[in-house]
Amino acid sequence: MSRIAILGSGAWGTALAVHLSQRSDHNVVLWTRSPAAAAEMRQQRENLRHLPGFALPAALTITSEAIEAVADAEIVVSVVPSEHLRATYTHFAPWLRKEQILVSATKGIEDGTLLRMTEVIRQTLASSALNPPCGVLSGPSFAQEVAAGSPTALTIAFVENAFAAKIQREFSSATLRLYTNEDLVGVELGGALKNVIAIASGVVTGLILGHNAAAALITRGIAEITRLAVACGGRRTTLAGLSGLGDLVLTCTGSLSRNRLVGMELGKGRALEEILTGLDGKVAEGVRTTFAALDLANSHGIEMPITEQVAAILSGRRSPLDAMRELMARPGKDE
Ligand SMILES: NC(=O)C1=CN([C@@H]2O[C@H](COP(=O)(O)OP(=O)(O)OC[C@H]3O[C@@H](n4cnc5c(N)ncnc54)[C@H](O)[C@@H]3O)[C@@H](O)[C@H]2O)C=CC1
Ligand SMILES: O=C(CO)COP(=O)(O)O
Repeated sequence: MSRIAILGSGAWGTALAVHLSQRSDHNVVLWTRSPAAAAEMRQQRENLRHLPGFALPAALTITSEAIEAVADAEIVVSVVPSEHLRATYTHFAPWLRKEQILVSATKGIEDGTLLRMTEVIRQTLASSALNPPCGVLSGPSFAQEVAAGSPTALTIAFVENAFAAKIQREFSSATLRLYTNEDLVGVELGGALKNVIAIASGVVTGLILGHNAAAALITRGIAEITRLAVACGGRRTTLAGLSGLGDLVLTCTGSLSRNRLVGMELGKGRALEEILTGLDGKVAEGVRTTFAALDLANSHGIEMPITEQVAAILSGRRSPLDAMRELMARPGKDE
């Protein structure tokens, strides 16, 4: 019996918990910050706030106690929004052990430090002299579809392939297929940066600019995020995989994407604050990642024209239509 802890009960953490607790050889615990939310989920056997419509299997344990969540866990999966990742691991550090395998399923880049999520985890745990294996789970996966058992393929990356192979065995099912990878940089940056392009794709849709524009944006988007990932040490082939092109296509075209929704509403002329309020606590990571990605690109001397325009729209410096015109008016380039 493998004991797995999921830290974070948003849509994705809950969907992973639903999926993993369907395997009879797993004992899964879902941790949520708030005791009231834990009590409600235990009583209703449903996460009404973040993943309504999906029953939480009877075998799934729900807790708000850090010690109950991780004390006996062999695998710990963190799925909190990127802005809360450091605080979450600071909170959990006293109960974590160096033998545990950590998996990050958060998609983002930390503000200010510009660190990837596994780097934030390592840095946070270093002060407790903990250095457990830490990998990343990423790829095209709307939470609702994974919870519904729709076929999904993901990437699991660890520097040491043996850990990736273990998570591949533990997480795979008839509806979830995992591919291993050793390129943490490429997998993490692919998952984080696609959210920025998804916002731009939403803008194109909101402005009703047509299918040609949407295809151009996805294609030039993958070129741009690959440039940055490669400059940071990622592999080009990784960005052509599930946690690059795969997740980019899903998020740029799928109606379930929150990042695309933010872009669409911006394109229709709504104000960012109003859009984010309307998300009602659901995270659209691309908003923060846009500015972190630009800082990272500047530090590596990388040009990111789409990301620059998304930043200009988000900060209110340029209208969505002017931003798209600027992209078209750039000097001619080789492909
Ligand atoms: N929703 C999806 O389909 C997918 C989401 N992800 C990623 O998973 C991560 C989490 O997103 P979702 O599960 O969608 O969340 P969500 O948008 O459904 O819910 C937000 C979550 O943030 C939590 N939260 C709010 N304040 C917090 C704090 N101070 N400390 C800790 N947690 C706090 C809430 O309790 C809630 O669990 C993000 O990085 C997202 O990009 C990755 C793949 C799929
Ligand atoms: O990362 C995701 C799917 O792989 C979810 O995308 P959104 O955060 O835009 O909804």
